[in-house]
Amino acid sequence: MTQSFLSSAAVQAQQHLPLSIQGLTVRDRNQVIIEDLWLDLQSGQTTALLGPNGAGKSTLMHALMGLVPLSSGSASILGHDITTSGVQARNHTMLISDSIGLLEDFTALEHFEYGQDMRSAWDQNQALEVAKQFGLPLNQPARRLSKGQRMALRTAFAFGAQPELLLLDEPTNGLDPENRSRFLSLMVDFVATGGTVLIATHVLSEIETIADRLVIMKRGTLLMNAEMEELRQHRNLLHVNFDRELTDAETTRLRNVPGVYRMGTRGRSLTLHVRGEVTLLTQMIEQEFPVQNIHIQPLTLEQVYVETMGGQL
Ligand SMILES: Nc1ncnc2c1ncn2[C@@H]1O[C@H](COP(=O)(O)OP(=O)(O)OP(=O)(O)O)[C@@H](O)[C@H]1O
Repeated sequence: MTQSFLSSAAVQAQQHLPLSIQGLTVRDRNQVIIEDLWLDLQSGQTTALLGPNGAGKSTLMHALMGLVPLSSGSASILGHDITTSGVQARNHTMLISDSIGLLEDFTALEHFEYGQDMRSAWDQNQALEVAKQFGLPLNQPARRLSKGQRMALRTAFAFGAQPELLLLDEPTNGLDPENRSRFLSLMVDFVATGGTVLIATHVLSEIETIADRLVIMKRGTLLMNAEMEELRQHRNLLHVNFDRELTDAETTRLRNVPGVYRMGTRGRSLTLHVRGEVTLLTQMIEQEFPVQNIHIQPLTLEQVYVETMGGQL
């Protein structure tokens, strides 16, 4: 009895996640573009979606918006299946991407009027406020807007629609540094009020401080899905200076310490890449080796990314 109650509660919780992706697969003829992808997003979080060109990030977002058919698997947005209840699912979702077309003869204001007709939950003040923040001309047809202004229009439109889930595909493309920073502040405020963001970007510095979760894709599959906090605490570089050069035996001993997965040496200095708890390891090194000083440095997002992709820094 208890068991069945718990499992139905778990199913209900799953159904109301802002986004739940289960085994999503997209094929184009014989080519697999996304393969068996599983991912849950939590409300009030920003998830960074990273991966090399052609990894499948845009295809994933297009699939979630119903622009690309799923070959198998499923996904739901706030409990609405994107295939069988697509309209309800996308009522809560907006995609900001330069792949999303504009009504080229319509001005920003006319786009907003269109939004008012299309969306029952449209918030005109919000659309106008975001447009104002970006300095967007309201009365020029979209075809006469610059690349950055077009992105600002998509952003203002997306916020007018009052989404609960924002899918962002390189959303700061074309924005100048000030508008880039405004865009990121908007994201932070959106998430702080319970919104959920999935952002694909190659600009790691943009998301280093705002992402709660990091997801890395390569060739259509997930390579990593981790909390940023966990990465910060559990992926560190230890820079150690010794009183003298270590012997080969000492170096080998350090290399084999549990948690150390890479090591670089230069004279009396050594850099250890450490996964997991770092305090006990530091104490052990201080006790057993002729240490002058140790400096602990969390891996940057770029270092985590490059390591995950199998590269060297
Ligand atoms: N319209 C399309 N028709 C056929 N294949 C496509 C189409 N769009 C993308 N692809 C293929 O799907 C794969 C994934 O492309 P996608 O654009 O999703 O990658 P991405 O991770 O967003 O890359 P980028 O970082 O360059 O934006 C690539 O192999 C690409 O060639």
